[in-house]
Amino acid sequence: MAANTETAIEPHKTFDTILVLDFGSQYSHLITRRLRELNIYSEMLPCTQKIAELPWKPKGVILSGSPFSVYEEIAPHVDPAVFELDVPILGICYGLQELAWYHGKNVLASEKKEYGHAFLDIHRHAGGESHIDRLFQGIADRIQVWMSHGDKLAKLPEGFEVIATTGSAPFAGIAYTKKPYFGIQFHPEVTHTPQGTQILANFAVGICHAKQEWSMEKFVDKEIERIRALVGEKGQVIGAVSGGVDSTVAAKLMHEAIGNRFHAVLVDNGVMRLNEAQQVQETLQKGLGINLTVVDASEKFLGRLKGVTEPEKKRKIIGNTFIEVFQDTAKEITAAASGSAEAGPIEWLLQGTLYPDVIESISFKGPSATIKTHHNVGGLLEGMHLKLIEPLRELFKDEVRALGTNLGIPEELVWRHPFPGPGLAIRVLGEVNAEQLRIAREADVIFIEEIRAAGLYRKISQAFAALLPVKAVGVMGDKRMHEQVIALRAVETTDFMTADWYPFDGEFLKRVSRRIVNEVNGVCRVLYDITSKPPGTIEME
Ligand SMILES: Nc1ncnc2c1ncn2[C@@H]1O[C@H](COP(=O)(O)OP(=O)(O)OP(=O)(O)O)[C@@H](O)[C@H]1O
Ligand SMILES: O=c1[nH]c(=O)c2[nH+]cn([C@@H]3O[C@H](COP(=O)(O)O)[C@@H](O)[C@H]3O)c2[nH]1
Ligand SMILES: NC(=O)CC[C@H](N)C(=O)O
Ligand SMILES: [Mg+2]
Repeated sequence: MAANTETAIEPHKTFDTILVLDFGSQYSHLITRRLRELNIYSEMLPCTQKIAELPWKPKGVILSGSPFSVYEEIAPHVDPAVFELDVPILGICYGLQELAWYHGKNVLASEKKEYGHAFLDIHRHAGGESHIDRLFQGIADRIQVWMSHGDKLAKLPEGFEVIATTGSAPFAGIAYTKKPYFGIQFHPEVTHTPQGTQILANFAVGICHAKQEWSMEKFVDKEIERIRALVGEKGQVIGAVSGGVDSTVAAKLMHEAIGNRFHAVLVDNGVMRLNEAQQVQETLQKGLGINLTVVDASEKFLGRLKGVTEPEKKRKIIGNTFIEVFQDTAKEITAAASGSAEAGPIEWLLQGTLYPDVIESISFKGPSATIKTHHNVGGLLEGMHLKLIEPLRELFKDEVRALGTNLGIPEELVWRHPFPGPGLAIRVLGEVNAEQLRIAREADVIFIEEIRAAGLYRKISQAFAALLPVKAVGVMGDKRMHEQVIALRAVETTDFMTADWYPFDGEFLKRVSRRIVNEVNGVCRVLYDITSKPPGTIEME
């Protein structure tokens, strides 16, 4: 890639940080989530991280679960230097086994595998005064936990004490008497362990003494300071914005940091929703004071989409045209903006990359899998020689929303459903043209209007109307009709990886269907998509 990535004072250098070392468990990132919910900053790194190469010092380290068994030849192991860091360590599941492996290698496959709920009995020592009891401080003597393991400790490692047991796991919790090292066989990070967050808090706050200072208010101040230091007094930044929450929050933050030295570009690709380009312009420019250039490239996009019906081809055309238009605009802005007394050349490109993208690219996939690099519009950079600035790269989506609220971005924008870059082109199935776009736009407005009126917008994660490339027969005013079909889609999801269709009541669907057929010329039928993801995807193309 042509770009350099940013460096400068990052959150782990300004906030007390708990390091999660990921051994490939599907729950590793949840440990980070739970700690952030406790206002403790946490970062996840792959278990292969060399401690000597870590440019900051964590307040504590958590070793995650893993699909591997510690005794396997190919099993990943933590850099032993972690034990020289002189900070508390908590091993979860594989992490516990890894602690035991380091302290005597007594781990083997169990005859009894343990998946699902179990009851954990807490063992207290010296009247609960010993340091080894701090992990379960304030927790009831018997709690419900969630297990998922097939290996066990053959015996207690030397210097350790048992701090918890279950019916089938005599070493469900262990602690080292000489140092604050703890291991638990169950998963505190999943919601099936109701007191799990309290246990993580006991570790991070009670044992590691991490300050609970991570909040979006504090993040804003530090991030603005960081951006200013990074960009310098004259540096300029350019960024693509869509009106979606991620790019808007990133743009607002940039604007707060460097004012008009930030240049936002919105590309009207002709497949946005009804009046969307104008609305976004109004919100960003007038409402939020962001320096925005709107490029109307709709003719170029629609010209290239003419006659194309293959979904992947549509996406490619839009993606490539987008890069072309963005680059041309960037050059124009650069030429116009560079070299003035107050502002230097444009050196930076803003991107709205979020933490899940980062996690996806760094999470430990095992020795055979190549580690993916994240997919955020890298193509924009080719030949542009811009450095990347990604102010949201440490944040989860709900944190981005909290940050947006904190920056004074209106509620309805902060809670906007995501809208895909290829826009209505992938919601008009088959060929995209002005007439098909009109139908899709008008139907979509009615559907979303009714969802809002019913107070369901925030409950639903994403909703839209799609236009099917077929005609059906109907009868309107005693006349035979042969017209098009609208498919409605509404889903509930937390991560957009899996999703369930939303169970509207019949009256609601009746109302939407009646309005669309009556108000949108060219439509004689309305269907509701009742396919979950998988096997369906959220978008229809
Ligand atoms: N029409 C557009 N004009 C300019 N940039 C765009 C446009 N559409 C997408 N982008 C860029 O592509 C990025 C990825 O889009 P994506 O939809 O994932 O994020 P978003 O629109 O910021 O937020 P959300 O996921 O809530 O829609 C955006 O952050 C923005 O930088
Ligand atoms: O910016 C985007 N560019 C795209 O090409 C794209 N395709 C799907 N999506 C959005 O991703 C989420 C999952 O969608 P799918 O289930 O259809 O894959 C949903 O939120 C989709 O709207 C896209 N967003
Ligand atoms: N969830 C885990 O970390 C499992 C660890 C190990 N693979 C076991 O089965 O015991
Ligand atoms: Mg979007």
